[in-house]
Amino acid sequence: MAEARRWELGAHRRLEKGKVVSVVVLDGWGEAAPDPFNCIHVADTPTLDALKKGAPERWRLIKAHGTAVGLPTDDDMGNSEVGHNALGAGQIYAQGAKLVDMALASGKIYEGEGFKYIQQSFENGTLHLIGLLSDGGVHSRIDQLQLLLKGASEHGAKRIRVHILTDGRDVLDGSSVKFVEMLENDLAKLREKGVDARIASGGGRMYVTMDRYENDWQVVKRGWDAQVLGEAPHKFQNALEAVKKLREDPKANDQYLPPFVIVDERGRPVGQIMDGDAVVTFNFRADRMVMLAKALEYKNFDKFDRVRLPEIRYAGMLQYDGELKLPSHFLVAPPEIERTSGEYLAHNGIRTYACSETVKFGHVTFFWNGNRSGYFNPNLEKYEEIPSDIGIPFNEHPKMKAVEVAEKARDAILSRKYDQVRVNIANGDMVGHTGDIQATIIGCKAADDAVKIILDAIEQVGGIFVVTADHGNAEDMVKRDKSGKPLRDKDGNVQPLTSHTLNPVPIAIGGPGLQSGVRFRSDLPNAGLANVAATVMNLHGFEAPDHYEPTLIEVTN
Ligand SMILES: O=C(O)[C@@H](CO)OP(=O)(O)O
Ligand SMILES: [Mn+2]
Ligand SMILES: [Mn+2]
Repeated sequence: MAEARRWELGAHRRLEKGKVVSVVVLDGWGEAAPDPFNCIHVADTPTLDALKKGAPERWRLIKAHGTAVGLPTDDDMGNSEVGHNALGAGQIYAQGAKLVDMALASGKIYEGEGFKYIQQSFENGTLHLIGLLSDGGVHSRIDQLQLLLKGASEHGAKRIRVHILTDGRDVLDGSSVKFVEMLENDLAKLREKGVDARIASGGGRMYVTMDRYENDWQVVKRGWDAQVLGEAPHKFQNALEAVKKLREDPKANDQYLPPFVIVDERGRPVGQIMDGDAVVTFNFRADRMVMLAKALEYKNFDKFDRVRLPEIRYAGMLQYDGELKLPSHFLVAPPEIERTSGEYLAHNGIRTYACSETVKFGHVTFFWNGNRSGYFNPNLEKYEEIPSDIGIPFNEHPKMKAVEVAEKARDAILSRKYDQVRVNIANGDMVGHTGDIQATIIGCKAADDAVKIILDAIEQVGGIFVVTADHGNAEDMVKRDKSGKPLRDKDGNVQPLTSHTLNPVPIAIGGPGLQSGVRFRSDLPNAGLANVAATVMNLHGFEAPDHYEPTLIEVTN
């Protein structure tokens, strides 16, 4: 029973305490067969290549997608949230996507406090639904939106406005058109039933609303202006036309579409958010909705001029931050990720330093700690953020801040003030999402350079390293047919794959502090990211708690 569990960890029978352990998470770094569209393979990555030579004793693959990380099915690609949750928590939890599926299927979503709360606005107000429109399943899913639209109308919503964010990151670029068509179809059906339902505004996810970790509040402001104030540089009478027209710009893509509002024949916005309305942000994933949640919920707010703060009833699909209790109303209770390795290690005196650049900062802190902000023990932990580049797509500067993050980690290791030094290196993922193959190759090389800096520091202090990844991305950059051949259009061009993948990820251990005889077990062929936490605890000299997924290592002599 959870209550009976103690925080104190037993000493490992064979492994010593007191080694510096560096945990490096390469974001978006999966394993796939050599291929011209495998940017990790094409890039010059001597450090990672050398680690692979340690197979099978000190290098292996682990699962990073689907049910291994708590997603609904094994067709679900991995992502940073569930990946870092699993890495940090050492246990597999049913994740937001699955919890929402279950609440919708059982109808319990409509009986919960959150829905009852927003329902009070249905009589006299509009229900606004804001979120990512695709079937990517990383932040949201269109089938969940469809069910929610139907359910809300059956439970009294008379006027509904959807504020869409086009994707092109978890799904192919250009698929926004198809998803808008699907949604328009559903809304038309609702209108036939007498519900006044329309799309009210939109924009590309990376340019409108879905910033994260407070990298650039202007992104949220653009969304606010369109969604709340009904103001945007582009105005259209319907969303399909909007998306098609805006995509005509040769530089346009779904991720970065400019904001637009839908207006009536007289040019008036059809769906501003007004006093008395209800708002639901229908993404289940937190990181890219928390900033909007703050703007919608906080009375005191100085990140941008909201101009008008409507008095609304607001609920998140989930509660996005359990520590901040944000938003205070939500439709589905989030997974309660408990007893994470960070919390255990803090109780056992381990001093931790975590670092990443802004765009991944919450990954090695908030997600790692089970969607919890802040420190477990401020005397033992230090989290440091390197500001990310702002306002450019990452293919324009594919090296990102990899070296800067690695140098921080190096200094933390050499300072001997920390037992664990944990970083996320973002390039494979962030540049991979742009679909730019040349840039991704440069990004992968930069990530390899960063790992070298960290491993050199570990060498100097006699420490141990664990190098792994949270899910695939850069190792497969092209849309393929069923047999795995790149799909080409009639002009012979391939369609870049901007999304994550279903591939496994590598994990390597080593360093002078790793006792001889430590090697990966051979009896866990299906191990996944959740097995890493117990492994890391062992490397710190502790036995892992028995409710954790088993350790990947054994000591043979
Ligand atoms: O950028 C993001 O939000 C996701 C993809 O939707 O990537 P990651 O899970 O790696 O953060
Ligand atoms: Mn990631
Ligand atoms: Mn990603």
